[in-house]
Amino acid sequence: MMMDEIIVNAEDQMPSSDTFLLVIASMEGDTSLPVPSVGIPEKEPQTRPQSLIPGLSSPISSRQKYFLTPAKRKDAALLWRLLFFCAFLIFSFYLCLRIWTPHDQLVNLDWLEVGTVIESGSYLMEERSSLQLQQQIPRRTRPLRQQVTASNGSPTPTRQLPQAIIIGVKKGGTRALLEYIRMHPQVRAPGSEMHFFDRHYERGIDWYRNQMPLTSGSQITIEKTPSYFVTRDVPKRVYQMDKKMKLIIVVRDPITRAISDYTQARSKGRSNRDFHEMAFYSNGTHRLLDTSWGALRIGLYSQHLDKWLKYFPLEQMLFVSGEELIHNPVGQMDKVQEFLGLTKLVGPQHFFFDSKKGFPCLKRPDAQMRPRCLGKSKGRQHPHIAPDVIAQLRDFYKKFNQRLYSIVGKDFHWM
Ligand SMILES: Nc1ncnc2c1ncn2[C@@H]1O[C@H](COP(=O)(O)OS(=O)(=O)O)[C@@H](OP(=O)(O)O)[C@H]1O
Repeated sequence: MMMDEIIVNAEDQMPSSDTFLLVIASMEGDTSLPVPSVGIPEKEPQTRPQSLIPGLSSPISSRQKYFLTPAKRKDAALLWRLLFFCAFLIFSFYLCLRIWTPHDQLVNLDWLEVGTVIESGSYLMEERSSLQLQQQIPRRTRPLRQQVTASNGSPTPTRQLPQAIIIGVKKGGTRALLEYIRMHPQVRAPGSEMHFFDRHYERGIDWYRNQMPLTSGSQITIEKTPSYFVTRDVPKRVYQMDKKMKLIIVVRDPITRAISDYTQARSKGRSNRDFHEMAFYSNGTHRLLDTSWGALRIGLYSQHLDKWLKYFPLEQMLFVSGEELIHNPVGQMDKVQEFLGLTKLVGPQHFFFDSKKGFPCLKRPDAQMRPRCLGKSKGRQHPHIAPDVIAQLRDFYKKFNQRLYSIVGKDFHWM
């Protein structure tokens, strides 16, 4: 019988996929394909294929009938193994979550929360280190839970609006401060900047709350977005949300801050002009400062502060020295913890000075955890700025700095 006959025969008898496979296999000369029973006269069900395709003489088992070619069978087996392996991985991951997550966090741990658990890439590690820190709280001071002003007091983890915000200043050392305070077992913070009050305000307060990590019991939530300090509408918006909000401002010599800002812009390819070209313009006879340049304008701290003081009293603000944060992180952390009403648990044992980086880095309470320095974008090498440029900037900032000192009641020694 010829190929055409096979096709005609098969079509007469309700073609099946087996029939087509057979046809294709015949065309390709594949003799390994099991012969289908479709289209074979009932009286001699097992013999017909022998005459059709040489080499296919063995009777067709029901197993052969329904399964694919050996090559395809191999693929299918591989796929099954892969599926099984994935299922195993997912199950192991879930098991690890349940083992490593602190008990009080387990209450609400479902698959929807897994995304949150992974946020910032280090939730579990931080929770564990937090727990270890918590165990260091002397029994005497355990009622600490009541000391934290805005705790939700609930054993079930929930997302809370922040009770404190690091509002600035950009390039002041805000990331370092946030990472330091996050070592505290009672502090939770989102890893990235929220920009709610300046960029995403229209998304609403529920969106903002949903960005926050889960907090339980006595934990407080903190976020940091340094652009808040200099954005016009932000003080009012924060006030409308919570007039008791605690505000933390890391201030740094405005000249170093401007250079740091400029260095960042250059490293991101946002500027290819020299610092002095950005900072000055000429009116023909004199070199004047271009105060419309953001890098300089942000450093007018007292002016920005005035806008905040319209809504918040000074007592609700803490000014952290960016310089001291580098040279004496423990001293600054003492102040921050006191300001937040937290027991002083973040202390000298958590810091070491990394001479290669030139900045303090964090030691983890768990000896197995690697010490952690901030990333490469923090602590960049600054370009050399000519002394006359520095002198002119110094002169410019002098009165603004003095005003800041008198408002805050602290000399930051920038002059
Ligand atoms: N421990 C530690 N490690 C690294 N860097 C440290 C640290 N403490 C403070 N700083 C200083 O922080 C500067 C960056 O400030 P910010 O984190 O506020 O920058 S940003 O506004 O979030 O971009 C950064 O500025 P640059 O030195 O210009 O990179 C640092 O000087």
